[in-house]
Amino acid sequence: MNAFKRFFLTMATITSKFIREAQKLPPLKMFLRAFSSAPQMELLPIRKELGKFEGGSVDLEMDEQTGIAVMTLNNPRRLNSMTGKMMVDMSDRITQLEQWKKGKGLILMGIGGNFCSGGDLTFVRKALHYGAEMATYQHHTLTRLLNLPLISVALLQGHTLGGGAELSTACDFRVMSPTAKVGFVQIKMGLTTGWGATTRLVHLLGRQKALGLLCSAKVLSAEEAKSEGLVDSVMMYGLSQEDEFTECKKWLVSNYCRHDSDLIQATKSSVVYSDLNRDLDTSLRNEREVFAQYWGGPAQKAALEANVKHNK
Ligand SMILES: C[C@@H](C(=O)O)C(=O)SCCNC(=O)CCNC(=O)[C@H](O)C(C)(C)COP(=O)(O)OP(=O)(O)OC[C@H]1O[C@@H](n2cnc3c(N)ncnc32)[C@H](O)[C@@H]1OP(=O)(O)O
Repeated sequence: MNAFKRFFLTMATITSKFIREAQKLPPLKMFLRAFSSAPQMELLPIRKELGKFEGGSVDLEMDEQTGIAVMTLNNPRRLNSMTGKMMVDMSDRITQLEQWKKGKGLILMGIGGNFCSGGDLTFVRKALHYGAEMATYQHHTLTRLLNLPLISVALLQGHTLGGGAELSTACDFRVMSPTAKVGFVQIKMGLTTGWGATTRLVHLLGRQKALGLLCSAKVLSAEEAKSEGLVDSVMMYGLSQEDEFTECKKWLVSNYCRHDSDLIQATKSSVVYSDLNRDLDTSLRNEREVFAQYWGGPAQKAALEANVKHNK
């Protein structure tokens, strides 16, 4: 056998071994689906109990044309603070979004110019025996929100306090109205975070900033929130609530949702997978698997044909 043939055979063996290895991996989407829905059964009794605390709703609009969904907290008389029923609603809306194949982005906002002023204190007062269960339910729901295969942004207008601030950290990004306020005021309410924000803040900002925000309970202006790194963009002054929504949507679409929904979902899912594992080998193996699905596919071929230049 000549050297060329030997080289060719060695490469073929390595390649087929790589493919066999790759085929043994659990499919990424199956893994994420299993993660997102596995403990649902255990949560059914909590869901039933929370559903009894009526008031407000969480609504969802999904635009098939643009691939952008808007999830709205709707309890305006109480500044969109969350009741038990709203927690159940939110979980159901997230189930809808988990199944949305054509989706690209999600805006989470409150109706009437406020994001969310935390737990609805009327509900909180009636549910004082139910903290551990509520936190379990909210952890599950907000982890699913964070892990949606969509690019999510919270639009912070008016008040974002306590549980509302926690909720905002379960989105990928935060855009804030210049006159809005945000604060992790739990410590002032005799609480630590119940909806997972400590974990997410440490991850997002590092332990020192997280500790500072949580222990000071400081209510931050938009500029302060931006300089802490909590907020990604502050809108210009003088816009109406509706115009702020339009600007937020433009920000999301022009920055992160211009490309194909399949690729956006694959990219977000890979980021989530990597984050869940925090294990370089597993993460890289997964990255290869996703990469291999697209290499040589129609999108790559179209880009090659279009002779895309990245300096224009
Ligand atoms: C569950 C826990 C957790 O993290 O686990 C938490 O969320 S701790 C954080 C819980 N959230 C809070 O503690 C916020 C408490 N609320 C406030 O600090 C204040 O309302 C502000 C949010 C600063 C807004 O003051 P502002 O003077 O602009 O309006 P306001 O006080 O007249 O509020 C308008 C109406 O909304 C109600 N309202 C506001 N926030 C509420 C809440 N979280 N639960 C139930 N009702 C609430 C007020 O009682 C009032 O109803 P009436 O017109 O009927 O009087």
